[in-house]
Amino acid sequence: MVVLANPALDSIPHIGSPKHGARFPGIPVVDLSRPGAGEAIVRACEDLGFFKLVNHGIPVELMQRLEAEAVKFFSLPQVEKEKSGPANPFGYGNKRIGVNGDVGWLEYLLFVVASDPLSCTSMTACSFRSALSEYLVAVRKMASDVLRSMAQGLKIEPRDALGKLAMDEHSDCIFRLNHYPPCPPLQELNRSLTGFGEHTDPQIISILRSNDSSGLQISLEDGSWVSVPPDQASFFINVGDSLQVLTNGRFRSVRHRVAANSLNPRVSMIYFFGPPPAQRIAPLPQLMGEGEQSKYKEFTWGEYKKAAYRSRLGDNRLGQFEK
Ligand SMILES: C=C1C[C@]23C[C@@]1(O)CC[C@H]2[C@@]12CC[C@H](O)[C@@](C)(C(=O)O1)[C@H]2[C@@H]3C(=O)O
Ligand SMILES: O=C(O)CCC(=O)C(=O)O
Ligand SMILES: [Fe+2]
Repeated sequence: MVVLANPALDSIPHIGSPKHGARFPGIPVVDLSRPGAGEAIVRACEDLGFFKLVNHGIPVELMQRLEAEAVKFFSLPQVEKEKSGPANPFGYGNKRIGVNGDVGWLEYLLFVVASDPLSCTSMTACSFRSALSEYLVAVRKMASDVLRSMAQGLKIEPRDALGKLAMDEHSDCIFRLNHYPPCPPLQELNRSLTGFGEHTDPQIISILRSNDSSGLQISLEDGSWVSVPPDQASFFINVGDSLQVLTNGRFRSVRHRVAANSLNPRVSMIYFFGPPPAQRIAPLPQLMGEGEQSKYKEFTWGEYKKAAYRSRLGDNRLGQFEK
């Protein structure tokens, strides 16, 4: 990443300091190995749309191997990294997020999961390829367990009702590696800078793992922001817009953002589980009470994604689909 002189920091928006809501009890932690996991997942998705997952069965070494490969890539000379860009939307991106003018203090790699994820890059390292494919296989299996547990907590049959949307062979899944370099001038300036601006994820769920550097914040229902303490051995799960619709608004698509860190680099990896493009996104009939109406207009994932990619990061993308 090209380090900017101070004046250029002005092109990236500031971020306010998060305030812990007086009654905020902390980020819910779900132990996937416990019998009550399904109910705990449902509670967290209703309250915050966000939870931390422990005892998920994925060895931390696998996460660290991919993290080390990402660090290796982001340490390459700028000209080498640019060979995998610009992100349009896939490939290497530097400060620009999407194509509609959003910027943040980060660089990233964005891949399609199906077929060959690295085909949009100039990367040839076998070690990167093998760490990435092992990680994707493991997280996909874990996501399927989480969605099954969620269905059990929601008391819906079949238990793979959610999983089959995200795990279909035509599912539109993407993967992102974000690198937020330290930004030392922030210390002197005594201000906070946007790493990744506030937004909701459009997909069903997003599964995030980061190194031990802070920065991630989520928004509570009252609009206040709270910091998420990092934990490199755990995963953080976000409810996305599509899952909010599938549950007719019972689950909350969580607004989140990342603040740049003045001292430590943050590296995050996020697997976004989207449904197949032709999939209709509407409340699951199994979840609708008698006479309950959908709160949303009918749309397919392909239609939603098209609209999402025309929007700015912080827009309320579901707004135009609300009845
Ligand atoms: C500004 C944008 C970036 C984004 C596409 C969009 O037009 C609006 C949604 C953004 C988002 C947020 C979650 C994921 O990081 C992402 C890959 C996605 O699916 O939707 C990004 C998009 C992106 O970075 O291209
Ligand atoms: O990097 C992070 O921790 C979160 C990034 C994010 O929300 C995203 O890429 O959609
Ligand atoms: Fe996100």
